[in-house]
Amino acid sequence: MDKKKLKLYFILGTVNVAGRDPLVVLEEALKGGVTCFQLREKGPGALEGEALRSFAEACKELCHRYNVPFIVNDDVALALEVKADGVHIGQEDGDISAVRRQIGPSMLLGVSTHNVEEALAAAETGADYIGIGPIYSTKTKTDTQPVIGPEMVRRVASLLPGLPIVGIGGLSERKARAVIQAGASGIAVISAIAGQDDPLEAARRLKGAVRLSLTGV
Ligand SMILES: Nc1nc(C(F)(F)F)ncc1COP(=O)(O)OP(=O)(O)O
Ligand SMILES: [Mg+2]
Repeated sequence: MDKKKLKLYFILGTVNVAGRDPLVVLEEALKGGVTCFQLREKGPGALEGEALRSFAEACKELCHRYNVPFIVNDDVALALEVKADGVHIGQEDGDISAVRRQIGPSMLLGVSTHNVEEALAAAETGADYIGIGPIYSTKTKTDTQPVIGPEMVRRVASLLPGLPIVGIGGLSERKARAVIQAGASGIAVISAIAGQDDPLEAARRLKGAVRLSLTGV
């Protein structure tokens, strides 16, 4: 996977937009410069069935209008059904090599990791990128592993220099630098964009913070 596509990885589900139109929030984020998008539809009131499928299609169409990869979280069947650009799975979402067999070699496969062992296993089974987190505490995902801080990114990046890494968990404009300097190619956020009054401006500022950190300024 092109590491540049991980600079600002926006993750969204209909439960994260506080009553706003999720497609409007997504387009604002795309205009603000997000470089990758993940549909993460879960929690009370999450879309299902035909409503979920057509929402996923609409998100994919929007992402492709901005030349941004469209990734589906957890739901491999949905990812295949809507011909997503990739799928993202966690440690509890099934066997990584089985998912790779299901999606084939060309679809992107992202894997959540929390320690070096999980990162090595993900790399060995052909993950195109890994998420490492939660870097900081987050209110968005209630069932996270303990907070691990940017240090884990540094350890994994030094062991697997060729594997694209994105940090996730409680990240913001102020907290982006440490993760990038530790070796991540970018940051993944939900509430830092979806929870803001102006998602476009929030995405623009986050992108700027990541860019500055990547140039080592
Ligand atoms: N969704 C995610 N996306 C990323 C990404 F790398 F894309 F930033 N990293 C980590 C997660 C967390 O994934 P998971 O552990 O399966 O929990 P959930 O399915 O609740 O998100
Ligand atoms: Mg998952």
